[in-house]
Amino acid sequence: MTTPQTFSQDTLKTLVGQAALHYVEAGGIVGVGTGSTVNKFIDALATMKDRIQGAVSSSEASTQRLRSLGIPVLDAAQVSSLPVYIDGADEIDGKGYMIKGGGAALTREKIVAALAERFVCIVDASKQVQALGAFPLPVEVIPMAAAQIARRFGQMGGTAVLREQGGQPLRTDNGQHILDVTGLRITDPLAFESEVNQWPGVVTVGVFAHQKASICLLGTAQGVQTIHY
Ligand SMILES: O=C[C@H](O)[C@H](O)[C@H](O)COP(=O)(O)O
Repeated sequence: MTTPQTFSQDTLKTLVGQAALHYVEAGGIVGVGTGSTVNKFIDALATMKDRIQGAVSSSEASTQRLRSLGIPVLDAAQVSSLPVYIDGADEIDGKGYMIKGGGAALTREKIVAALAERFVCIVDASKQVQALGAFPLPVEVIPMAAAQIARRFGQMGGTAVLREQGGQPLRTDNGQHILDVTGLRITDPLAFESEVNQWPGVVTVGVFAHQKASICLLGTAQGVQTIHY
């Protein structure tokens, strides 16, 4: 019997970040997400920077980290498809549906993920859930629509709060605002994503069901588990 080891959450992030290198094609371009787990992947990617063409990035923060490590960053508009997109998540369920956007990068993440043939999600085991919705759902909105959209979530039984940074409404890389919505029961992620996407002023909803994970690299006490969906 294998005795489970005690890994810190930070170590689990490092392990899944390193494991994701396996999915990066030599000579290719890789889609890169955003967040503390992806930062571990970017650090690992630097070890093979001479064997890839470069990366398409999902945020200013990831772009800065990639460039600081000497990894070329290509514009998403220059790329028609990517073999793989590697990103973290705030929650992932048993079908590979996710909540994302805790780091406010959800819109560009969805855009880059949509270019990719495969979405490899890298998370520690704390992100694995039975059903989405315990994590406050991030929704990027056009500022003038924020109050209207918050009322719509209220009608669904949710509570939407405008995300702040330094006492001011947070501005995303796209110059928009984020609502964080609690109290939702997301029983049908595909239908929920489609519905909220249609509301005027919604830029991106942080449910990733249409761009779900193909593979999850899950950091656990037993090591990295690979889950295919
Ligand atoms: O906007 C941020 C992203 O969706 C992140 O991938 C997500 O919040 C997970 O981040 P972390 O790896 O820091 O938990």
